[in-house]
Amino acid sequence: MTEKYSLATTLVHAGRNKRVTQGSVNPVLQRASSLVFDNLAHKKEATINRAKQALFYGRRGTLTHFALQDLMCEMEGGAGCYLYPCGTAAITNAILAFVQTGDHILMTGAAYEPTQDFCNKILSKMGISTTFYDPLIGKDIKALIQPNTKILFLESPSSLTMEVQDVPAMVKAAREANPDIVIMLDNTWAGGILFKALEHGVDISIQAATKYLVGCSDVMIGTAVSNARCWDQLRENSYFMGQMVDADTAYTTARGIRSLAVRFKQHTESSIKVAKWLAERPEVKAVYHPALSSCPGHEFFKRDFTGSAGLFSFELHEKLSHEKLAAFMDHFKLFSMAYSWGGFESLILYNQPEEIKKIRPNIDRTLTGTLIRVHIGFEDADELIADLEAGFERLK
Ligand SMILES: Cc1ncc(COP(=O)(O)O)c(CNNC(=O)CNC(=O)c2ccccc2[N+](=O)[O-])c1O
Repeated sequence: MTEKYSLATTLVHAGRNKRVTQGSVNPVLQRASSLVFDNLAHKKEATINRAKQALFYGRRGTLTHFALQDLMCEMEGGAGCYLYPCGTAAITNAILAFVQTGDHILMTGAAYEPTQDFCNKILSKMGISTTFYDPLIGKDIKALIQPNTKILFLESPSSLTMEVQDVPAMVKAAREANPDIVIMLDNTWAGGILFKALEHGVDISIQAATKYLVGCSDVMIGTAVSNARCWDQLRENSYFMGQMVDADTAYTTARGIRSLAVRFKQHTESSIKVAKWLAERPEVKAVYHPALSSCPGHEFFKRDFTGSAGLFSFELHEKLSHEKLAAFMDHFKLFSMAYSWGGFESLILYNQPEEIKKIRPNIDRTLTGTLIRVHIGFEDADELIADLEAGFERLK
């Protein structure tokens, strides 16, 4: 696509040029390790263009991968998109592409737990230091930038406690301190569309496409969409690390993205309805849904986001005993207890205050009650509310 269309039209038409579809509506499913060269001239041309969507070797991608990469770049406004076997691989390899021993990175202290583990257990072994910052630090991030700081990593909203970061202010402050710093954002909650990271000056927008892009909880994949400044380094370092996905995963992910905007409309409507109902419940101390004023950083959500996902959390007044937790969690009819989120189904998980504190020692906002995280899927919102109401009844 060359013209600049709306998001709705882009999600239907991007990544469907004749080369990748061969006349079908969807891209062809081209499974390959070997890709055959017609002659020496063809092999030479493919080698020269192996990083520019030439059919060269399975690890560089096939027409199916190119279709997804084009779709991602049009959707997020990037120069290139790298595909990884999961979101965690996208995060870790994006970071690894820009650091070496002796460097320092800034990481939000409310990041997804395995992201923090990577910093503490892998980067530290490589002599790369991490400062975990408060996600609501805003422009004061400038004071944490050291001469050897190579990356500012954001995740907004945060995992579990949902803080929305003031990305424009942080980007401005970081660039003033070090124009060459690489700014990355875990943009999974926004699906790359509810928050346009690259338009706000972020260099690399990362997603656990496992969640909303796939939308059916049956495929694991990660994406990193980069601007032109960082694309060559991200692509070649990720390739050196052997990062790739198979053609079937790429095909299924592109297929999921076609309905992304429509699905988000339903997630927005249902999750806000459920969140507003929870806010009125006597058992609930606070609801951390970015669209509600009770969520830290809500003002930035209102300013920078164009809609809401289905994932949010709420804190109870009470820290539930194990028995009460089991009584609450074990008998839902519509909510399932499972890791991950972003599919059509509704999910529920919990964390106790001490568990949250343990994984974010650098943040002084302390929870006192049990934190319940829900993903609101496409079930009827009133029936989801009735299921939650029955859960509260089990606590009496
Ligand atoms: C914001 C964000 N960013 C990246 C990833 C990783 O994606 P992947 O699962 O495709 O690797 C995720 C994965 N999300 N998964 C969950 O929230 C469910 N919990 C976990 O996966 C999990 C698993 C083991 C240990 C700790 C956690 N955790 O969430 O803290 C994410 O939420």
